[in-house]
Amino acid sequence: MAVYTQVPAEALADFLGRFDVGTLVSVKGIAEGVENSNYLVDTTDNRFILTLYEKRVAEGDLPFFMALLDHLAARGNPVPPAIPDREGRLIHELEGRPACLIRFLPGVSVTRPTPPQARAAGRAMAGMHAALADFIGERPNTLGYEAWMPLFDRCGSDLDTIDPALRPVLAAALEQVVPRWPKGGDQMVIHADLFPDNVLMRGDIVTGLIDFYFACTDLRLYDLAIMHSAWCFDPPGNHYQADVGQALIEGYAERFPLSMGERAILPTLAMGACIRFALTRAWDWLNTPADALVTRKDPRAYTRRLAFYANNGGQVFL
Ligand SMILES: Nc1ncnc2c1ncn2[C@@H]1O[C@H](COP(=O)(O)OP(=O)(O)OP(=O)(O)O)[C@@H](O)[C@H]1O
Ligand SMILES: N[C@@H](CCO)C(=O)O
Repeated sequence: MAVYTQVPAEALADFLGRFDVGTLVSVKGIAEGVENSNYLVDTTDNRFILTLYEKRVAEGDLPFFMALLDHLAARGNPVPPAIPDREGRLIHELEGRPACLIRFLPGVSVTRPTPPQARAAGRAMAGMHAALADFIGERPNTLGYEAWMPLFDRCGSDLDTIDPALRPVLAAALEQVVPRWPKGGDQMVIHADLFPDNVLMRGDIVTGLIDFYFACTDLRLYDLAIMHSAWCFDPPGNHYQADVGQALIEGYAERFPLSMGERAILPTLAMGACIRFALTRAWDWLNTPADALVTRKDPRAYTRRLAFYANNGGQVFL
């Protein structure tokens, strides 16, 4: 998360007055993340996360996200539902932005996952997929494979200001991956951003799955490919951690065994994940407001992963 919209203490105290959550004790902006504005809020009763939805989250999608969190929480998944106000409303407006008060979950996100942590996280994703089998909501993936080329074009030659190698590398990958993207397949609602920073853990136990604001209808295995690309490399993307990768896949496959056909498409899906995150990181790099409390993420960490999957994808998922 990040802080793009400042919330004065008086406005927050008024806002909390709509809920049965006690009164404001303290509030702190959370610097992690890049998408929405987030605050850690302590009241006389409890601790909460206050999220103000920014740029990429459409207000009209919020009911879908809230229904998704309720569905998962009701089936025992460790996700944080939004807190209703006294009139039962979940979605509010604060400082001109859509806003929700969200249950705080314990745990910390790991930056260098160990194999046992990756195994537990793979299991947690499988548990989430199993629980979503009967979820009836749908949301198209606005950052799916059809959106990549237009986003690449919108970044245009500005990409060269980040690194002159970015444009040719991404152009070649788009040409390779987009025509091969599997059409149809096992589609369902997926998380689509289950990075280590969106999984809270205590030791090797998963205590929270958070940040569902990219959740969408897409290939189930694309969710696993996104997770693999995010969990199984050192943060700069220079080194693949084979033991972490193996544990992640095994943890997931306990519930959803992978067929040979599925293993064969995973390299393409993983390359697609790398294109998606390299492009959105590049776009954000070029368009982040100078005054936002946010740490920009390097798109090249994803072109390095892309090169790895292009060269080794076949072996990694066998
Ligand atoms: N429900 C929660 N309980 C506890 N901590 C939370 C909760 N939601 C968010 N956080 C904390 O806030 C941080 C940022 O949250 P989050 O990843 O949702 O932000 P974002 O801007 O959407 O980020 P991203 O760049 O991953 O899309 C998390 O790393 C976590 O520490
Ligand atoms: N998890 C993403 C941010 C959300 O698009 C990244 O690290 O680039």
